[in-house]
Amino acid sequence: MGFFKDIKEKLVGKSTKQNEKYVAGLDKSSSTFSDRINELAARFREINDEYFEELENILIMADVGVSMVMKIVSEIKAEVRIQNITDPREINDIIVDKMFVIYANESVMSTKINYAPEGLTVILMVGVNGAGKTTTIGKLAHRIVHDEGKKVIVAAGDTFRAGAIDQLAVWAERVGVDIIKGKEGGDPSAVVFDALNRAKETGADVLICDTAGRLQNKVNLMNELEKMNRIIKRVVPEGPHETLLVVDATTGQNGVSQAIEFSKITDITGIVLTKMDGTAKGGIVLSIKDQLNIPVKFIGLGEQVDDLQEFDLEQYIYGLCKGLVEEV
Ligand SMILES: Nc1nc2c(ncn2[C@@H]2O[C@H](COP(=O)(O)OP(=O)(O)OP(=O)(O)O)[C@@H](O)[C@H]2O)c(=O)[nH]1
Repeated sequence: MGFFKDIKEKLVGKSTKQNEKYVAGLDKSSSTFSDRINELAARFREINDEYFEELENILIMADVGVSMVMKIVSEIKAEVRIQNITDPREINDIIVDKMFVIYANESVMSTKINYAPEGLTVILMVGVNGAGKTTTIGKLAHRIVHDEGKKVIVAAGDTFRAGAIDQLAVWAERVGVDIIKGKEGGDPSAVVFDALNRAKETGADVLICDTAGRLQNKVNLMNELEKMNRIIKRVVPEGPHETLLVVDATTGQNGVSQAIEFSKITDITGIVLTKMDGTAKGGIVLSIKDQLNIPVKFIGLGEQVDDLQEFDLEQYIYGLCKGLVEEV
């Protein structure tokens, strides 16, 4: 089996900072998921229909999403038949392999930020309140400044939620970037317009714009995002280069439904899954891929400034299935 062996060779026992973040951040998901599968293997003498039903339940409980679970399990069944495996203890590598192959093979998706080839890159951040948008903007600004050496400005475009502007200002100070803000209750597009001009004047490379997350009021949200898009295009015709949707991973299938709603309102180019460290149901990444086919570009694995990591499929599957990989 290709992938399973590959990640074992690549990642087991090798410690990089990113690897450690993934392993620590996905620990809750991994122990629950791997324990359940290992416990299942211990209960069944041989693989049969009942075994597969329970395997389906474990995957569904991990928030993989029903249709993705059906695909994965039917591929596992086929592989088990081909290899003539009857002992459940020998199935772990096939489970890991199929999860990876189905995710990776359906289409290759870039997880990199789509930077403008030259001039200003504009990133719009959307998502419901509480998803962790403000924190994510802070962490993302930090990444872009420190890892890529770019000059970043943030725009406090969430003028709706009380406290959002001040909270973003605290983050801006912490990571050492300029912030453009207006008054609470003011016009978010005006803030973005000022920020675009400031970014141009000061030769900034990246502008990250916060937005309000009123999904309850779809018409308002749609109008607001349309207006923001128009204003951005007036100053930077190819912008926004990214519209990143922030989703709280702990909300599971609700988060997936939210993502579907947002993708009807505006073009989402990537997803940031926050609080992955706080959930035991890390399978949400697979569910998003299946139901939206939008790339997960970053995942939040903790509250520290460097806990926002680029999404890496190998590290993710390894982090999630660590207990299975190491068992063998
Ligand atoms: N453990 C953990 N906590 C996170 C992560 N991302 C955000 N948080 C926390 O989630 C809480 C909410 O995040 P905020 O950025 O403040 O989000 P908010 O202000 O409620 O709402 P919005 O900015 O509108 O999304 C904060 O306590 C963050 O520290 C993460 O990846 N892991």
